Amino acid sequence: MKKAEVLIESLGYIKRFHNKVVVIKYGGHAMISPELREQVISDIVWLKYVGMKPVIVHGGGPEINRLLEIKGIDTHFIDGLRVTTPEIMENIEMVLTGSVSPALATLFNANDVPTVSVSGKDNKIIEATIRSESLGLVGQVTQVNTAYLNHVIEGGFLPVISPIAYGPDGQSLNINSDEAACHIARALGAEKMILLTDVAGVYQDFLDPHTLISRLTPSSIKDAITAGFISGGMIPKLECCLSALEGGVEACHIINGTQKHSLILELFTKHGIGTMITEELQ
Ligand SMILES: Nc1ncnc2c1ncn2[C@@H]1O[C@H](COP(=O)(O)OP(=O)(O)O)[C@@H](O)[C@H]1O
Ligand SMILES: CC(=O)N[C@@H](CCC(=O)OP(=O)(O)O)C(=O)O
Repeated sequence: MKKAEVLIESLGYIKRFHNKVVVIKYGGHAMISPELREQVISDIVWLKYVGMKPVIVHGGGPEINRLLEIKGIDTHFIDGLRVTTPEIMENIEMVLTGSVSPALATLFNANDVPTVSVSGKDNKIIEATIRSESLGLVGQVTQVNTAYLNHVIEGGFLPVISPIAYGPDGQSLNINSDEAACHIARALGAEKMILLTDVAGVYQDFLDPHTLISRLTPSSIKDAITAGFISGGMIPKLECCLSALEGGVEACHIINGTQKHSLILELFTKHGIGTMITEELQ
């Protein structure tokens, strides 16, 4: 009976999300082990087979760090963004577009989900300008061109996109993957944007695991940032969510990609498992 109840509970959500675009940012920390990857992939395969239209924007920060370390190339971040020299950019493309993207696509294809991996630079999917001189080849997104992506999605394929942009002179620019996901979600008119990370969601007090906040609105986010409850990498993540909501995305979710089946638990159960952010409390 329990199993039947779970399936019945999910039916309302399956109907609601049928044919809807869901942009999933799959970050580096949630993809470090093959077991973790398999489990996230199987949830996304499930979403696809119940009729949703997932779009994957992936990260790969830890993988980039590993390659740079092997090559003895120093790397550092300013406000969460990697200072990107031409040499580092070359290595980033090698890791993200050359390795992570096709490896994810292979896993989906192995699960009978027809998948294409593309660089955000291909077909000028993501266009950007240089963000600041001090960051080097880091892009600030100016436009997302959806024609190709819509073609892929409507053709029934799953796009896996690496966060690289086409710069003003045709050069490759490095984009933070949360930011890339946000701009793609806005441009595609996505129903949802889901950020998979390595914490359960947003905590009132990050040091107290009992304080996970399951629902947030833009005004409560601004209050929490002002009050100093939120810091580090969570601030730009929430700013991306605010921007996605402003751009018409119905709901953003921050969930733990390292927790088994967090994606389907968040989307297809009443209470979810992470933090959901919407314009009004739901
Ligand atoms: N209130 C908070 N709730 C949750 N995480 C927080 C909070 N304040 C700061 N953080 C930090 O934000 C981090 C998530 O951002 P980040 O490390 O950039 O994630 P990712 O690498 O997955 O993109 C958490 O691991 C945590 O250290
Ligand atoms: C500008 C910038 O910092 N870009 C990121 C792109 C990869 C990324 O965002 O990966 P995660 O999601 O795994 O962190 C970087 O170079 O690491």
